Amino acid sequence: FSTRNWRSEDAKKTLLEELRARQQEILPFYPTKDGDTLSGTSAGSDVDAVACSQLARMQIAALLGSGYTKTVVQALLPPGPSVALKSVNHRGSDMRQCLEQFHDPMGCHQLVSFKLKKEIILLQRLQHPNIIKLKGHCQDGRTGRGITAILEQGTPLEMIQLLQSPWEERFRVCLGLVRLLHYLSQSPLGSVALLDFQSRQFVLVDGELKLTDLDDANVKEPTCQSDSDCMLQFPLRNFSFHCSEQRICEGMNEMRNLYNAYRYFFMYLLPHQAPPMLQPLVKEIMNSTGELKKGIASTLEAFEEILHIFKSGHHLENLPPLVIRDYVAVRGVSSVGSVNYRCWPSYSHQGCVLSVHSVTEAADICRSQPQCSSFTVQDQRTWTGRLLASFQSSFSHLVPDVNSVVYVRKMKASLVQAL
Ligand SMILES: Nc1ncnc2c1ncn2[C@@H]1O[C@H](COP(=O)(O)OP(=O)(O)OP(=O)(O)O)[C@@H](O)[C@H]1O
Repeated sequence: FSTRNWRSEDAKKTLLEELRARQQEILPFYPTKDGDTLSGTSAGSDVDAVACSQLARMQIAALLGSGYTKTVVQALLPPGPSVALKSVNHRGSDMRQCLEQFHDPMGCHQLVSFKLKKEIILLQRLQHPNIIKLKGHCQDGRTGRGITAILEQGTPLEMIQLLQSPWEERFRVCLGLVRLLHYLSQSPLGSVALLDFQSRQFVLVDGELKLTDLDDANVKEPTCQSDSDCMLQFPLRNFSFHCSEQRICEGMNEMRNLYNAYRYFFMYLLPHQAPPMLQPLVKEIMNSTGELKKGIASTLEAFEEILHIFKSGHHLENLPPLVIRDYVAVRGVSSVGSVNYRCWPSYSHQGCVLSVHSVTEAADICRSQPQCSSFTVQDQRTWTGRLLASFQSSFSHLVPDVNSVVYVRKMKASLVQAL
């Protein structure tokens, strides 16, 4: 470390102690015994891997986000997809606080870098579809400065935007989170708790939730002397756990994650506009997670059951089967350009685009909307395999399209023949 800026021997000692503590903290995550420094690598034989030598040729295109510790930028490396580069945020609170205390830029850089190192190691050890993919990492070996993680790029998870999206997409985010928490509860490193659990720790990649901020992950269950040490405290609720013979608060990491998932995600995203027949199952999940009556394994089962029913369309068995008789199918055309009306929450801001299990469900929706006189079933599908249907109030602009079918309400159908 630079000795230039040492204000006192005490400060020097404290910073050294801090550095050692951070080093100790990450040592257990290394797969091998020699938990030395991270050397620059790409992600093994992975086809998505990006080598450090490619870093210099990358073009920084945009700032994707920054937090207390790290900054993330978008980097272009044609012809491949753009990637996210994560490095130490020199203007972040972590760095500022360290500089105020120790006045040593290089020492502070090293100290803050440990958080990114920890994250890189955890990303190497914890691999799951709902954890951001590490494509490579680089470090200037000479100085130990300039550590960079090369990650798949996502978009920040905007809660307000999600609240306005269809239930199917909101359910997807919650399901992804539950699958992730189930994995973390029995990960190769043990049960992992996410201490900082807010929407900004996650990004979306093609609609799928992915954890990107792992520096506050805790891989050890809390230790205890008695049950009274095993209290999970939240602003509005407390939960107590058992102190095991091994003197650990058993299952507390898992339950901490689950309750956080309930209060930051399920509460806002899950119940609102759930399909009527699925509401009792959703309510059960809300009750069991809000009261921590069940663990993550049972919660995952409940989510997968909802997914299964939703995909199979079993929740629509009460639909009037003959409702489709009120419509005439006009094949090979699309009503793009017809007068659309808006509905909420729609897959398109321009009109009323909803996902449906079948043409019968689309017909039932059209029947329930006074403005609807026709609907077009496209060949596009959502992540669950449901069809996208676009609902219109007029069908005056039919254009040839082999991939779609327009269904026109019968009382209006005679007009179509005239077109
Ligand atoms: N792979 C990624 N793709 C796109 N944006 C990302 C990616 N990873 C992180 N971000 C954005 O960058 C921000 C900062 O990243 P990160 O959360 O890792 O930093 P941090 O300093 O630990 O943040 P915090 O202060 O919230 O703990 C995130 O909130 C997120 O919006």
